[in-house]
Amino acid sequence: MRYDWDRVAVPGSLREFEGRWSTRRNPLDFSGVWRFRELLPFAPEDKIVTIGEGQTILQQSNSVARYCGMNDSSLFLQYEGLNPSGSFKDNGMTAAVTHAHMVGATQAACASTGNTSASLAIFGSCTGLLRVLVFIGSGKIAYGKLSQALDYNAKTIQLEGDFDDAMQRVREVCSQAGIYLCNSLNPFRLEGQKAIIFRILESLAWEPPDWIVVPGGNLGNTSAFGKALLELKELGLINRLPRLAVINAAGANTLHELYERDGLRWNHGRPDATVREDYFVAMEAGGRRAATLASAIEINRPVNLNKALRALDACDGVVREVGDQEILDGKAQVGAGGFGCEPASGASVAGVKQLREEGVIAASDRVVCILTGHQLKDPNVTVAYHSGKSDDFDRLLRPSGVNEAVHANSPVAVENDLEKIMEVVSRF
Ligand SMILES: Cc1ncc(COP(=O)(O)O)c(C=O)c1O
Repeated sequence: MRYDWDRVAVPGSLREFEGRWSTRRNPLDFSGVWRFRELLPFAPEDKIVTIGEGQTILQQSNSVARYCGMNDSSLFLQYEGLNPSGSFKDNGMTAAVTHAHMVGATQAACASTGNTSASLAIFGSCTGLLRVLVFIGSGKIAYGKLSQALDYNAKTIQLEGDFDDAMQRVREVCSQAGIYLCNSLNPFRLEGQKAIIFRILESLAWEPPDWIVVPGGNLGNTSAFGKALLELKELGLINRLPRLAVINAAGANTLHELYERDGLRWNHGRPDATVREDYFVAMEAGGRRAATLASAIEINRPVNLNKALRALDACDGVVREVGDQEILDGKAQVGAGGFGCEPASGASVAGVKQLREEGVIAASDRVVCILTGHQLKDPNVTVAYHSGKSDDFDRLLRPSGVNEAVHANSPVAVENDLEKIMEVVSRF
C-alpha cells in the first residue's frame, strides 16, 4: 500500500500523537493504532472499527538484559500480550476489519496458528459486524487460543494438516465464496501492525533504538515494521532506522535458510530475487514440514516473504534460528523478570542472547524485543517446563529436543499437615 503523503495532513512532530493519549478527546484516541491515524490514512473516521486495541507498553527489563549478556537499562520488552485478545494481532485486525466494513463485507475468514483466529473472532463478537470462520491445523493450536475462537463464537474448522495447508485452503474458500480474508497477506493488516513501531518510538521519546528483534512466522510484523520505519523516515519524522533481527524457530526456518544460507541477503529487494512457488513445492516434496513447540511460528511458507526481504534490506537486517530449548529458556526468563509471554515470543529473547554471543549486538546497544503473545495463551507448555522431571515434560517437550528445564520453578507437593508445610516454608 502506498500513500500520496503530499495529500495527508501528517502532524509535523511525532509528539502531537502523545498529546492525544493524555486528553483522549476523540474516541479513536483510546486505540493505540488509530491514535496514529494520519500514518495509516486509508479509512474515513466514521468507518473505523476499534475495540481499544494497542494499549500496550514498553518495559525495561534488567534481568532479561543480564540473561542476554546486555548492560542494565539496554533491553526493553514491547508487551503486545496486553491487547484485548492477548496478542499483537489486534493491531492489524482493527485495520483489516475496518476495511472489511468499508467494503460492506459481512463474513470474514482466516487460517491461523491460533492468535489470528482469536483476534478475528473477538472483533466479530465485540462489534457484531462480521460472521467469522477460522481454519486451523488439527492438533496444531495451543488450548488458550482454541478456547478463544470457540468462546467468541467463531465457526472453527479443524483441518487435517498444518498451518500451511490451512492457509492454502482458506484462500481458495474465500475466493470461491466471496468471504473477506483477514490473514496478514491482506495489506490492511500490515497497516495496523505499523502502530507497534509507532508506540515503541513514542515510549523511547522518538529516539530509534539500535535493534528491534521480532519472532518470524508469516513475517507480517517484519514487513509492517520495515514499512513503518521507511515511511517515518520519508516523512522526516525520524532520522535513522534501527536494525531489524528476525528470529525463526529452528524447526520452521525458511527465512533463515533463504536469507543467511542461500544468499538472498545479498541480492534481495530486486524482482529477480523474489521467491517463487516452485521453491516451496520442492521443499515440501522433500518431506519438510514445520515443527516447533512455538506453535505460533510453526510456518514454512511465510506469506509475506518478499515484503519481509525488502524490510530486512532497508533495515540492514539479520535472521537467526533458535532451538526450542533456547526458546523455552528465554520465555522462562521473561516470565521471571518481565511480563510473561507465550513460546513464540521467547524466540526474540533467545535471538538477542545468540546475537550478543556472536558479537553482532553490543552489550550497550539499545534493544527492543517484541513479546508477541500473552503467557496464558499456551499454559500446557509453561506448566510442562516448570514441572521439570515429569510425564508432561517427557510427553510434550522432550520430543522437540528440550532436554532440561534450566529455569524450572517446580511446584512442591506437600501433605496437608502444618508441620510439613512449615518445613517447606522454612526452606523458602
Ligand atoms: C505469538 C506470535 N508470535 C509471532 C508470530 C509471527 O508473526 P508474523 O506472522 O508477523 O511473523 C505469530 C503469528 O501467528 C504469533 O501468534
